[in-house]
Amino acid sequence: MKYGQLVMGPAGSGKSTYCSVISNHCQTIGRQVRMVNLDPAAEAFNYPTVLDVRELISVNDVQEDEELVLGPNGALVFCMEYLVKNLTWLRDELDPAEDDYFIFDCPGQIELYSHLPVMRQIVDALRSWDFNICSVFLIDTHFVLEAEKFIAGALTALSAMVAIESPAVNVLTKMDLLSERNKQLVDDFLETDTRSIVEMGSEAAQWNERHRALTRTIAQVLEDYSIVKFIPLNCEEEESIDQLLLTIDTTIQYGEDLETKDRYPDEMDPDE
Ligand SMILES: Nc1nc2c(ncn2[C@@H]2O[C@H](COP(=O)(O)OP(=O)(O)OP(=O)(O)O)[C@@H](O)[C@H]2O)c(=O)[nH]1
Repeated sequence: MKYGQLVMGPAGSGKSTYCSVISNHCQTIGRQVRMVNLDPAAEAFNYPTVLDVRELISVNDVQEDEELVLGPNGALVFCMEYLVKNLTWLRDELDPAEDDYFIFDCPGQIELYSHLPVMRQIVDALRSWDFNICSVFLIDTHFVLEAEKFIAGALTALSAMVAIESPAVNVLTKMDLLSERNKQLVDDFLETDTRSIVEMGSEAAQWNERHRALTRTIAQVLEDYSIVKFIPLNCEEEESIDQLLLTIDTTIQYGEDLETKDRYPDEMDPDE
């Protein structure tokens, strides 16, 4: 098998920063990951790539095309659809070998993860090339600091999970920026069942009966199926990065057939 993380999430949620953090972390522990930029609108990022979709097509190219007359959003969708029409380019350029591990930095347009089919088509193609794929869906923690926003964040992640239909790890980013009080609040949310979170929000904000009933029902569904879990990520803490990477590795079954020395080279006794 080959392995891959597709790093998704709304604009500004921290996808490129996450890729850079994981790339640095893996370099430090001597683990090989291959970084791929799949964002045709990317302007700058801070990690070395083995492949960049802008070599095929970029939003700038499309916007400069006088026949197309597309704005930034339309141009991005055009680029992703063009990529899907040229998936053989992606396969040939990736040229994946057995046990290779890729991290794909994806664009931030949320419609790519809800109703447009392109991300799903890319996932399906990767699967057909023997990739074990996991969506790593990032949400800025600042957007889930109240009960109803937390539920909305869970629904956003859920809509991506339904649309993409791949194993998913949902991540709360920018934890390092939170005050102690807000860190505690996020910890409380993560440890509490979704229904109780709704009750907390309902009391604090005095929701009307209709709103309360709707949110309770949504919370009950999330709770009953236990479908959306979040993992907090503090990029300043190695332990937090390690923990997340381990969860993702387990999700895509990476390392089950690898020797420990290949997966955690730094953990090995040099005399062994
Ligand atoms: N302190 C801190 N800042 C972060 C973190 N993640 C992202 N940021 C900042 O948030 C902003 C957006 O981060 P990006 O990594 O560019 O987000 P993105 O999701 O790739 O954005 P798009 O490509 O526009 O979709 C930048 O200013 C980052 O420096 C984090 O974990 N901690």
